[in-house]
Amino acid sequence: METKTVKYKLLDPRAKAPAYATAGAAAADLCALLDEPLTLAPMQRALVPTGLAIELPGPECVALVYARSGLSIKHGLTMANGVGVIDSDYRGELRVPMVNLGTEPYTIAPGERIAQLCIAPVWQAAFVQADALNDTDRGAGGFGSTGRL
Ligand SMILES: O=c1ccn([C@H]2C[C@H](O)[C@@H](COP(=O)(O)OP(=O)(O)OP(=O)(O)O)O2)c(=O)[nH]1
Repeated sequence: METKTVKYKLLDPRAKAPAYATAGAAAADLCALLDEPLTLAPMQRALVPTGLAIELPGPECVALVYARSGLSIKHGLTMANGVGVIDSDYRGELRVPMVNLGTEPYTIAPGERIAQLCIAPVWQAAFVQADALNDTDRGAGGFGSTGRL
């Protein structure tokens, strides 16, 4: 397995280092850095700090922050931005925009695992303007055009 070295800094002594829960995990857990429990009412949003900053090795790497499926399916707690994109030149604190899409308030405990961090390869494209694009069988068909919706 190829690994990439990702430096991290704990911005607070209570912050937790990113950790893979199992040997085959694709993403490392991110934990909430909170002074006290944080209750989100239904549809309420909050930017939850982690106390963690990272240094990706270069622009060929991106860190993607994903929701935890258990929290979302059991409590409706998910990420307000869908997926967080951590740029390779970002050195600030990782923060998780959360939203409670459930019908009940949900209380995030200090130190609770709230999201997961996936390190992935990425390209910066050379965007080239063109008058015509290569044709394909699909063409402009999308949004259920293959009849599977
Ligand atoms: O869930 C997230 C998403 C982003 N970030 C940090 C890292 C990222 O590199 C930076 C900027 O994120 P993004 O580009 O998504 O934000 P923006 O709203 O487009 O602001 P900016 O103008 O700073 O790019 O914020 C997080 O900590 N958590």
